[in-house]
Amino acid sequence: MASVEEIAVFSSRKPHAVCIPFPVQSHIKAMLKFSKLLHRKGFSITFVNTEFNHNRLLRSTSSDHHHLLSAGFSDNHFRFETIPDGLPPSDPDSTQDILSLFDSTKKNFAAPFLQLLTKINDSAKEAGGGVVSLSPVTCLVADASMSFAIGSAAQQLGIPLVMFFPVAACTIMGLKQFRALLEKGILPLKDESSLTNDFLDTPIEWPVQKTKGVRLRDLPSFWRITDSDDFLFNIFIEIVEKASEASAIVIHTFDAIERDLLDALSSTLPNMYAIGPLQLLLNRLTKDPLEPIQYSLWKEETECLEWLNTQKPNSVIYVNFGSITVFTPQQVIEFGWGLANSSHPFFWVIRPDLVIGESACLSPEFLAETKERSLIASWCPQEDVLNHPSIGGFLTHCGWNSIIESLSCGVPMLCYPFFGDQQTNCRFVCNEWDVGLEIDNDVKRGQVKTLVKELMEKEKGKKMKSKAMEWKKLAEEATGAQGSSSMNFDNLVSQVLLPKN
Ligand SMILES: O=c1ccn([C@@H]2O[C@H](COP(=O)(O)OP(=O)(O)O[C@H]3O[C@H](CO)[C@@H](O)[C@H](O)[C@H]3O)[C@@H](O)[C@H]2O)c(=O)[nH]1
Repeated sequence: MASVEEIAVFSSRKPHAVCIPFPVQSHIKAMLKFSKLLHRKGFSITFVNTEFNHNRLLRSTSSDHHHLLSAGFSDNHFRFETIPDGLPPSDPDSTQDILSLFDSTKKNFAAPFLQLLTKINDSAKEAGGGVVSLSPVTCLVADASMSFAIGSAAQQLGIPLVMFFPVAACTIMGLKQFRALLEKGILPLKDESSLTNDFLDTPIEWPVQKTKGVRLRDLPSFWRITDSDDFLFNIFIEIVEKASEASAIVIHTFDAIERDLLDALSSTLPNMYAIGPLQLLLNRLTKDPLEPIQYSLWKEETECLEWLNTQKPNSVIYVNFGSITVFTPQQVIEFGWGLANSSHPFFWVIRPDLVIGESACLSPEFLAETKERSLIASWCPQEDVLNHPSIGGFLTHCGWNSIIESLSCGVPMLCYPFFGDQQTNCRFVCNEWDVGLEIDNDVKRGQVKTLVKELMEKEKGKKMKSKAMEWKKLAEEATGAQGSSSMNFDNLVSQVLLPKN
């Protein structure tokens, strides 16, 4: 419990946003960034983690900064609270099972979350009568994937709810096509044998003329169902349909890159704000007292930056498949030899839980062959890496955060989409934004080698690099003082989040 003195630090006049991410690494990182931006606009922030993830965040953060991650109130007006996730114990350093997380957030989060809000509001009341206190909660910012748990709480308290989508607009548009596929009888599939290349190449009716040509294979992978009651398929239909009930929708993107999609979405999601790239907005803040609050649930191995300092400009291929994707040992071996045979230096992040079954699948021959021009780590400060001048390309699984970070740094990509929105992001990276080349699902070392060389040496790669630099410039403009993302953020705050009285 906070002491009266601590409570007294909070000004009762501050608006108070409670922010809750979907409990996985990438969503926590994006929501933390968004919360820091709100904080700079004068909001008190309570950031809600699951106990499991908060323990991970504490373990990966230097103990010098633990006070910033506490539930205690401080001058910073930025505090953390935790709620249980309702899941059985699992490896404390691994991403939890995604299906179980969706199931549990739907079933188990609403009650403890509402209790937490009540506790905050009660302590605000108790400390009233002249004592300056933690202000009552004035708005909720919830990950769109948490809408089931949070929507009713916002209604009960009668406060605005912002639904935060840490994905691209193209993904939201993709999810919006699911119901039509059911209605047209394309889904559910008779069986998985329907998933042939010919079938996957079927073009779909895509509502945006400028980006037409989208095929079934490019939709977020949750459509690949044989049962119309499929849990995740229905969850995603509900998420996009429920979004229109929120006071506002925030999409982590920027107008210049997805303008047509955003225009098309705005007909059904009128209170929509494209705000991103979040890191570029944060870069504009000076003297940020929250800077030491970092985002990684694994400890970052910062020594990689020293290694990158020893490499030539634009020479290194950076390889990272995010926080959820898992590989078979064979896939790792094919990527490894493809990289080795390309003769380019590479920096490869292999999470401790990346490979199914065994961890040491890289052979002594491979390590001997590449030791002069490679570095392997388990987790890194990705944005510092992407910003490093030695990085020439990024081999990615196409998670949205990785894509928007790569675009912000002007780095072209090799794409190996795995599941979820990654197929959709890959389509847009390669076919619409012209900054990527796709690796076949059945990865082979020969193709990896060819595409690495294409990206790092050939004319096509040079064109992609210059296109990536154009997107970087547009992203910087969007986050400049008069840029679209900055204006959208200001409008969100003044039109939706600040209490009207
Ligand atoms: O060594 C690393 C590896 C990753 N990251 C960060 O972790 C995040 C990874 O996010 P993302 O690229 O989106 O990948 P996933 O972790 O796989 O994210 C999940 O969530 C995303 C947002 O919904 C989806 O787009 C993805 O498909 C889904 O797998 C990024 O911010 C990275 O900067 C690091 O800081 N260090």
